[in-house]
Amino acid sequence: MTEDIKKAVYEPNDPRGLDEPFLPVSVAKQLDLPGNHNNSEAPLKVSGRYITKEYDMGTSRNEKIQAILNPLKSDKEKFWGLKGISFDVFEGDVVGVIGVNGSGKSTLLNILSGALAETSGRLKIKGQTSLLSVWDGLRDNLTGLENIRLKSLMMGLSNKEIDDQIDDISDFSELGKFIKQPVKNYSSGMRSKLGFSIAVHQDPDIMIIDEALSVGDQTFTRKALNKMKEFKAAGKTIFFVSHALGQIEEFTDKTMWIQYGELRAYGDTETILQEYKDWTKWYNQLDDDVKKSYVAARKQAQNDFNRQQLTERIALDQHLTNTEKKKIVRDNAVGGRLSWWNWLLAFAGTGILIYAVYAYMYFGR
Ligand SMILES: Nc1ncnc2c1ncn2[C@@H]1O[C@H](COP(=O)(O)OP(=O)(O)OP(=O)(O)O)[C@@H](O)[C@H]1O
Repeated sequence: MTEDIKKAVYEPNDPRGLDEPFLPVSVAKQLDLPGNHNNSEAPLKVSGRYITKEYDMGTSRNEKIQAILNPLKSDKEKFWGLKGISFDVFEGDVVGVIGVNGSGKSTLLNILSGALAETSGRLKIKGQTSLLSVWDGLRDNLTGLENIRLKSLMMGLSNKEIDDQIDDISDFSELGKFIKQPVKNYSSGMRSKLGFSIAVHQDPDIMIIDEALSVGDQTFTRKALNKMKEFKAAGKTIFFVSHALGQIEEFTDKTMWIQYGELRAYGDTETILQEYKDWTKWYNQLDDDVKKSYVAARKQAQNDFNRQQLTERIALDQHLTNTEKKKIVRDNAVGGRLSWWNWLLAFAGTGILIYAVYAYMYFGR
């Protein structure tokens, strides 16, 4: 990127400027972002420190084999969907998650729900989470009713409990006769209705809602928002991803703004929405080629990101003890949650297995 474009894309009200795209927790605290403080003295429900997600971009067979043979040293192209996100969420918080397409919102929510493993970082969740996403969680070949049973069983409900509430779930979904049809025949709005109805009847501690309300019709969305308000009144913790800023404003108290794999801002919804709107306005007035360069530079930074950069940032964090820092850094260094011992055991186990197969083939007949 040339210096001219660099200057042009220097963002307004951004204390970090273009060359400091990462906001470590320590800086967030110095900036006094309200989302980092527990105003209500409520117990901590979800705590994330330097959560990363590294995606493999290589898809050729050679690249896959190389990665399996040498997982610590692969030349495969990487893409960091999350570059070390830190946040605290307290009981009863209703947290909106906003950001442009591809910024990492679904990645974060899938990690929170357990549907996706983080690459590294420290994540503590107190309670049972339930992910509601239009795009997964439902089995295409099963009918709506069968999906209700399956998901309820997976959540630990007994057959009696399922029988007691299956009609309520079905009624709430407003799917009528379609409830007996395979889900593969559903529109995205119908999937959303079914998924939402199942999730709200499971009464989870922590609800994670990923764009599920953006595809339904308006009357259902209103009904769903009212249901969520009941959850909010009951003190549940809710994460709510939406591109509909009106819904975020109406329903959430705090908002996380995720931008190209980073937590750009986290605080009270009113403040963060205003910052996001200011940024969007600023971005929209850029020339097309400057927009392209801006996005390309940030995507490139997601390609180029590495564990060393993360380690340097963790070292600067004044809010972690040395022991905590060491633990997070050690996890990063070996690629995710696996420690050196885990890797060693995995290799030893594989070696013994291969030896046993060979021994059987040559001596066992
Ligand atoms: N399995 C994958 N392999 C490689 N890259 C991926 C994978 N899943 C997501 N990504 C990339 O990670 C980034 C974050 O994706 P994610 O779906 O979390 O974004 P998002 O903020 O939810 O986007 P949207 O608003 O469009 O739903 C994107 O650039 C995406 O292309």
